[in-house]
Amino acid sequence: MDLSPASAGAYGGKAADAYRKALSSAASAAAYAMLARSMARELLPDELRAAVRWGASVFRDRLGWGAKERRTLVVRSQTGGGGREENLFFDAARTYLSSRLDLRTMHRLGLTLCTTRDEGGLRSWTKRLFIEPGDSTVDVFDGVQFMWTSVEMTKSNGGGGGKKKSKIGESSTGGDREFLLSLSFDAEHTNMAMERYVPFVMAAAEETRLRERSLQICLNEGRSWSRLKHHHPATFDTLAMDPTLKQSIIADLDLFANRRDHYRRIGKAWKRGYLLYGPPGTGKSSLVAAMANHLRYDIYDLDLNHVQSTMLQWLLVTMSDKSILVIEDIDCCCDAMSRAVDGKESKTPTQIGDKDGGVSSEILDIPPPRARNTEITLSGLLNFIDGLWSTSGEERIIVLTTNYKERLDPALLRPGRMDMHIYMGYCCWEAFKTLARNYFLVDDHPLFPEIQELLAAVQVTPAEVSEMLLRTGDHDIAFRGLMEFLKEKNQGQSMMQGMHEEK
Ligand SMILES: Nc1ncnc2c1ncn2[C@@H]1O[C@H](COP(=O)(O)OP(=O)(O)OP(=O)(O)O)[C@@H](O)[C@H]1O
Repeated sequence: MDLSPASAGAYGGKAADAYRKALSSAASAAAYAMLARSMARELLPDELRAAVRWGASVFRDRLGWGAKERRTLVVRSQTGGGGREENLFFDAARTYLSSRLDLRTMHRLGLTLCTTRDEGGLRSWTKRLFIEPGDSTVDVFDGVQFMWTSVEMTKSNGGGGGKKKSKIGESSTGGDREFLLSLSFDAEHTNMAMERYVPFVMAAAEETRLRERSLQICLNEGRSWSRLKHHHPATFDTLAMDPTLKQSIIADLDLFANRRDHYRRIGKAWKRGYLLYGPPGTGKSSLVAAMANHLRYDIYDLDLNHVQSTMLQWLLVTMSDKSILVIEDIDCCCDAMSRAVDGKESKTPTQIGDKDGGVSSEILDIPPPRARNTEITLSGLLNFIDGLWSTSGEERIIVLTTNYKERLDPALLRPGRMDMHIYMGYCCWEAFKTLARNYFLVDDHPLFPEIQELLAAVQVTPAEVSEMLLRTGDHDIAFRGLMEFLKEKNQGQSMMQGMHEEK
């Protein structure tokens, strides 16, 4: 090899020339590409450009061109072959993308407004964003880019009633068009796409669907459930109760709802039981509504007084997943009460009155009101709940309510049966502040110190306080009225207390 300076100079000159030529051809190639791209942008309709882009990506993938090998999944709106069924993944992908699309980062988006009617005939609106045919968006999942492109295809009839052919990008004035989505990603992520991304999109879409749909309250009617739209506005924000207890309930619900794998791993049915107890009007039903609104679960309000045991089984197994089964006043519903009647310490509301001279229903051998449903026994109910109900569905909550926890059969109270026992008590100061905020958007008032003092002394339910606050739209008048009411109640309760002590 000649390494002299002269020959090195000559060699360097040739190399520089070659480099310059290469640069200028690369520059002109890039310029041509840019020109072609801008001409295409000017001349070709969006739909055709997207189809070309999509076709090119499929072609490139087939030939293995490009820096990285790519894969493309084509998601049609309907299933192929002879059948013409809706493709569930197409719907899921559109729903998922709708929640991800952002007009601040995309030049244009499609917008639709759909109206749906529930079984009660009530109408609700749903807004959907979607990628217009010809546009793409990139979704990043676990650091991997997934490119979604929307494509519109026009189908032309192949004639003779045969199979339809599809012509991508053909301009169409309506009728026989099909929209599809293409999902492309680097080939090295194929497993992740199929095993994790696709299920993730399905699950996220399902979550959106559940969030957007209206909740239902189902009431048992014979062997079936009649469904109504559930509109109860109670939420944990509006619920007046001890803030620490409230937070612990929310945390418990969230933990439960996110523990599918945990329940599978430990081999336990994915269910949770709450026993709500406390005086009437302290918010037990409101808490159930707040739970349903928080988790977006339907409520199944089971009235055991209208159920026979043969029906009970059917009713329980026909409940949907992600739902709350509520049995109110469980002490009055089945033989829990009749067993309690046998025990000396347990009294029905009538019997409490009887203590002061009335005639006991025990003596007359008359069943207390609503006490006996001869068909349903507590053990039968618990067996159904622990057995069939637990295994016939997932993500279910059971809530039992009672005003008299002390009357419940120990079988209901034993550990493991109801996971959380929640006492809904009289209106405390924190609870009152929530109600004042709910009703008047007020956080402070000159009468508050006096009201706080009275609440510490008086047993008043949140329902009673709510009732006082609801009487007027003027918060000064409402707080004054409440104060007078609390003073009167305080006097009454002190008098009763005195009489009780004298006895
Ligand atoms: N803790 C609370 N927070 C907010 N509002 C409440 C609360 N408790 C009661 N209320 C008000 O009182 C009304 C009745 O309350 P709710 O039906 O929830 O009480 P409950 O304890 O279920 O009564 P019952 O034992 O008689 O069924 C509610 O509609 C609501 O307006």
